[in-house]
Amino acid sequence: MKTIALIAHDRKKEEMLNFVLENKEQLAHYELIATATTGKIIKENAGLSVTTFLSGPLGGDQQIGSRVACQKVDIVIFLRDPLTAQPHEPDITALLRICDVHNIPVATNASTARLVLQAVAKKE
Ligand SMILES: O=C(CO)COP(=O)(O)O
Repeated sequence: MKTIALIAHDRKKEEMLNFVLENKEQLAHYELIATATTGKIIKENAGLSVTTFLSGPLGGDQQIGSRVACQKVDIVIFLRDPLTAQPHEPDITALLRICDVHNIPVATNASTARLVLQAVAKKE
């Protein structure tokens, strides 16, 4: 089963929830992992099963990055807020870097995330 990581900064959480609701049927077939707050919002509002890690500022991006490094994540959907400085910017950069190191698809906006899910659906 494919594992998809879902992560969204605070001003992108509504967009993430809309994306998840839009693609709920497809996402229900995958193992979902997320940072704490993003995962909580998805569980509560979309009713999907999500394994949560720490919140991003507390190390959640690094936890997900370690799973990417261990080849345990197939797709990362990370709706970043490009307009707000984040206290854990180094962790965010590290997660994006490790995705590139391991050639793991990483979508940093909802349009790319939709294209990635469509591509995966076509292959199945
Ligand atoms: O900060 C984050 C990603 O960098 C996301 O963390 P939360 O999902 O806990 O808000």
